[in-house]
Amino acid sequence: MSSEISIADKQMARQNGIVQPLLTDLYQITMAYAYWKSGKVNDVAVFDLFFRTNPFQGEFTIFAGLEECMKFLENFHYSNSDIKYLKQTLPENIEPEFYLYLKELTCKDIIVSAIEEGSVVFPRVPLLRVEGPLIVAQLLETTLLTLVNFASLMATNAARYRMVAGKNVSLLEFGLRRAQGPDGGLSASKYAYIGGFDGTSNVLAGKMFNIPVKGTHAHSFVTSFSTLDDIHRVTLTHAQTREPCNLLESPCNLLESAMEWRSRVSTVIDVSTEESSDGELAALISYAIAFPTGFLALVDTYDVKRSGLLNFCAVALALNDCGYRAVGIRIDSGDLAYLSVLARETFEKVGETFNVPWFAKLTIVASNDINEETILSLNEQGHKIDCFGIGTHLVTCQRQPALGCVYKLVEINGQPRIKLSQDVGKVTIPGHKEAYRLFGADGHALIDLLQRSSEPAPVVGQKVLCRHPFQESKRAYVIPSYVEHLYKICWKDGRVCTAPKPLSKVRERVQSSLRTLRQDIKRNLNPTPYKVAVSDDLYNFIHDLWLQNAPIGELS
Ligand SMILES: Nc1ncnc2c1ncn2[C@@H]1O[C@H](COP(=O)(O)OP(=O)(O)OP(=O)(O)O)[C@@H](O)[C@H]1O
Ligand SMILES: O=P(O)(O)OC[C@H]1O[C@H](OP(=O)(O)OP(=O)(O)O)[C@H](O)[C@@H]1O
Ligand SMILES: O=C(O)c1cccnc1
Ligand SMILES: [Mg+2]
Repeated sequence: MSSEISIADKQMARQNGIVQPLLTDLYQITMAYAYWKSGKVNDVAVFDLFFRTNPFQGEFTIFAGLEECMKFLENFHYSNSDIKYLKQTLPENIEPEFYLYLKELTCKDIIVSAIEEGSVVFPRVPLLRVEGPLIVAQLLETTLLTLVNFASLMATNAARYRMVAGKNVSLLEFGLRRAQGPDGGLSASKYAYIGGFDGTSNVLAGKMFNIPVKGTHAHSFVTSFSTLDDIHRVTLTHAQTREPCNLLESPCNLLESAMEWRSRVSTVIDVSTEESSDGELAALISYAIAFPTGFLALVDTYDVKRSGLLNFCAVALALNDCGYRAVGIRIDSGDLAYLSVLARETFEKVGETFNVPWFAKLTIVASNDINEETILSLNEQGHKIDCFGIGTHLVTCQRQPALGCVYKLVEINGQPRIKLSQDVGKVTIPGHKEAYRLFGADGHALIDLLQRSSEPAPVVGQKVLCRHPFQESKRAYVIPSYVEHLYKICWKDGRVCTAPKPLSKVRERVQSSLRTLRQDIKRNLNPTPYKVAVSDDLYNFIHDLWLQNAPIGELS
């Protein structure tokens, strides 16, 4: 049994099992056959993976998913059952040698260069450059896109929540139940953490990715208790002495103690004990007995003001008498600004009256359909929330459900390729390119510059002409104080070239990379676009190729 578990654990640590070569679109495999039939087995291609517009009406994106891409390349091979399935599924006329060819395919001749995972990235700058045999590079398209698109969208969404919440508020991801299926839920938990969340309620994500798991309890726990008679156990051992509390002179058992405290607190906060729910009190006592060191109670089941806060304070003070500090409350409905302020005032007053100073600092968690706008609005109104639990809007990326990353051929056998479009924004930037980020003297990123790989890199202190890729008149000279070459080779000779970083490091990278962006680029409303440019050489290269490839129309 234990060896079975360890094998399962290892597989999990490697990669979610559904990421495999058949997790692709059929057309990749039919194209592979057609390439193979037309003698393109030795063709060498360069593909760029990039997006065209930042999500959420913002002006930045966080790049994520790279480590999963590397694991995919490592494991890439068609199993016997994959080949068997393809034989049954593809047309009968497919030559059997093609399946022998597929069976031998690996990514050993592929080279992947990429921007560091967790970096801020911008439209049109390739996140990944994939070079190698055309057929293999083509077969990777859909899977690489599915690994990068949602990961980057989620990490960006989470980073935006972190920005509006500020660094002093804790953010928990509660989205599994509302996510786009099990895999969407797992990915959401992972990339929410990278983007700046502090933990997740998703236990499997905690196990697989070593993310802190956190949580409170549901309304059902409260509503499952009707009266005080539903309490099964009432005693606790004292936190320090480990003696049963009911042997100490004060307090007695948690029920008696909480009942007494309820009467005392009710006069202080001017709420009648008659109005508060006994079922709720029974639930909170039972929860406190189960988790005396982690007592965080949901207080909105019946009425936050008239029942939940009073019952919570009563149980927390009873716990205090047993040497335990309660953690706090969660509010999941109603006006979260008003109720959080009310809760904080209540805790301050109760703490002061009964000389329990830490009471004023109890944690207030808020949840219930929270999104960026809600947090901004709560900030404006003034609130006393220490922690947001966020599910639906975060994990479904409700405000924008997809990032439009694409994978385009930019070179074949050393020849540049361009994809033309009526929509200029969709014209691809041809050729094998490098990307540089140029920084100003104050440490802020000024511009991302794409160049042909044959060009020398920009040099600190030397003027570079940066051009808009499609608008001739938009140009600027930039004298960089620092130049960052954005690509590192991360896959070559069948191996990952850079050691994978722990998620916590990628998470730190997100914040340090965001700090290099000017505030106006990050602001929520109408942010300033960050500039992405091409060198003069690349500009001329694009436009020459464009002219060569655009047919000349005839008017009659
Ligand atoms: N002070 C506030 N300012 C802005 N938005 C708020 C504030 N308080 C709560 N909200 C948001 O308003 C919405 C309230 O939703 P809704 O009316 O469905 O909840 P409710 O009636 O309070 O709770 P429930 O239906 O779960 O009992 C939620 O999205 C919540 O996050
Ligand atoms: O609101 P979200 O951002 O999605 O966060 C997760 C929600 O999940 C739970 O609700 P539950 O499933 O108990 O249902 P409810 O919302 O109807 O209370 C919890 O109480 C939160 O409200
Ligand atoms: O732990 C919680 O409070 C929680 C977890 C998932 C969804 N809603 C709340
Ligand atoms: Mg809810």
